[in-house]
Amino acid sequence: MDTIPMNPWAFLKAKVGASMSTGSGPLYMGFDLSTQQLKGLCVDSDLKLVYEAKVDFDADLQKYGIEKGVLTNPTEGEVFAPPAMWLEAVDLVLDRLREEGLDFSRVKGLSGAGMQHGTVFWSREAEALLKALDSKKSLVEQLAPKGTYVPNGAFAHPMSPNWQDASTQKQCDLFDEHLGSPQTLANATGSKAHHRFSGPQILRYKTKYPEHYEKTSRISLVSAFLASVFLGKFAPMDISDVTGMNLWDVGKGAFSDDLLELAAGSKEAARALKQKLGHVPESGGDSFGNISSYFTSRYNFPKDCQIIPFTGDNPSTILALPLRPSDAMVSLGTSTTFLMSTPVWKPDPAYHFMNHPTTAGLYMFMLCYKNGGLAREQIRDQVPGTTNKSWDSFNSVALATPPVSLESDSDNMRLGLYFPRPEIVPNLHAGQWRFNYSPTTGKLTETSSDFLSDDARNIVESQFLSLRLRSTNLLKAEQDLTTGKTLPPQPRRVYLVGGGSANPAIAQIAGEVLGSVEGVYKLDIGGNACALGSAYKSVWACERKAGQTFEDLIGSRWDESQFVKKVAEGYREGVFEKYGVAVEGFEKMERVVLGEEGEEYGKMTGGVVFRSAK
Ligand SMILES: Nc1ncnc2c1ncn2[C@@H]1O[C@H](COP(=O)(O)OP(=O)(O)O)[C@@H](O)[C@H]1O
Ligand SMILES: O=C(CO)[C@@H](O)[C@H](O)COP(=O)(O)O
Repeated sequence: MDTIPMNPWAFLKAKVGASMSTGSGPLYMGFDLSTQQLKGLCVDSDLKLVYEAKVDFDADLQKYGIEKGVLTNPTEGEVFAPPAMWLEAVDLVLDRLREEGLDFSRVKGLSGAGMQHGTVFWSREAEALLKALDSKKSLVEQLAPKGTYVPNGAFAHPMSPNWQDASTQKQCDLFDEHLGSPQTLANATGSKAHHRFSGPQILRYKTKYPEHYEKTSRISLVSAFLASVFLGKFAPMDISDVTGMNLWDVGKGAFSDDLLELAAGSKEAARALKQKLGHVPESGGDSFGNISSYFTSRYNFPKDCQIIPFTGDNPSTILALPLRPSDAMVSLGTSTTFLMSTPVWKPDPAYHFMNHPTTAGLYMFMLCYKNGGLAREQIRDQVPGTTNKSWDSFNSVALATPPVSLESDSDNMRLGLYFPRPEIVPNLHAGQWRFNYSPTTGKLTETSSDFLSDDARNIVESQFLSLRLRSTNLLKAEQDLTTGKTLPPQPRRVYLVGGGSANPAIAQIAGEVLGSVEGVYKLDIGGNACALGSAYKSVWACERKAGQTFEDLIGSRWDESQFVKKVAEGYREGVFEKYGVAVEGFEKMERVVLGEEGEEYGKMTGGVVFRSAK
């Protein structure tokens, strides 16, 4: 296990230093515009990481008044961020890459990812401004000259609703009802209605800011926003990211006229909205064209550097390795997301199905939790001995605590829900709950939710128990590689990515709860799977032979021994089964909490079908 360096970026610089100043072959860039950072990196044709830099919004751009990358309006459940800040981050991250020694003239292709569901509202002047950028001035001073206070420059609205926003319950109810039920909406679009999805967000924006909506010439997802900046004109939305909107009919491969009408208010307004959303190309790999002259003049990118479709952060993450249908990825970023690539289209209101970003006929299965990294940090900071945001005390306590705090078989399991922010899975307001669960009688007893050091282990278990509960239906029985014995349904491998993947205690608990026949792995090629996935997409788009799939090209250049590292064991007989019993208690606990909160059951569970209604 690597020790975690004080400054992982300095570590990385040292690690890749040898290849940084040498070489003249083509390079490919990937970006990740996520909640808290903009990361940019470069790989060569052999998929090796050669340069990497990041801008941390809280540390570098505090002047925007953000905390953990966002602004909030708690009375209305709003969470949003200023696109002006992201523009400033683009120039900053490129400056940092140049300081690292990157010769931009070698960059032949560039792609990226944006946090999913966020929408950017461009003004009528936007495209002209994008086309006329002066390389001697910064992006922000040209596109948002008056900062973030009023609609100005390229923006009809100064803020972009963030994926953590919870202000659209009313709009979600309308979306869930519009095609009949949450299930019919999921059948059409891959998901039931979600607060953060662009359809409900656009409906609310149009109602709350009618004048801004009127002035909006184009609505981009965050990914297409970033692509537009590099392209110097509006870039289309991506075929995978568009399935995170509650507006795209996956079967028809087109925007749903019914849902556009709901979001826009009338048939005529729906036609106008469709124009604002733009055309969505079928392929995720066909270049949008050459990079804007702003970047050729200011950074010396070659004129023919290709802009490859930018996608969502989660679709991009699954491109960071040749993921098999039986493998699972868990992204431990600000959000926790569970991702699988699958040929089976099996939509359900309990989770998301999205188009695969590169390969027609494949889909991405996803679960997404709002209470991921920040909820774990909150517990970490209460663990005695924690200083300077170090995870050491948290990890020692987590590993010293037995699974679900069960000291003996006659004891009670300690289960909890840790939601400092309103949660998506299940749809529940912020709160903390703790229960004792008797595995022998099946009885649940609520206990105090005051902090106990057991919470260090229990919060990680809680997050992984929820993933296990909701992903079991997609998994199949596996064979033990050494004994040939048939094992219960579980992933073949679990890959951990995102900031939390550096944590060995979390990796161990992930393996214990989720199982996995081959064990738990993390990418050993740098901190950012999402930006890496985008860089690999650029390599594929620019270097593929006619008809060559992403999986084929990346699989043929993939160096397993250098790129991934086993970080924990997976399936352990006895422990996995113990967590199987805990899943039953966890399922009951959610029902109790959702019931007690007095909301209509189906709505509060997000339509989750609990398999064993005990
Ligand atoms: N060693 C660690 N152990 C656990 N969590 C960590 C560790 N290092 C970073 N993190 C978590 O990673 C999160 C950031 O992950 P990252 O993938 O960079 O976020 P995002 O893409 O959402 O901006 C932080 O909220 C932090 O809690
Ligand atoms: O809403 C989702 C996915 O549905 C989130 O995963 C966002 O896409 C942001 O992710 P991170 O900032 O945690 O990377």
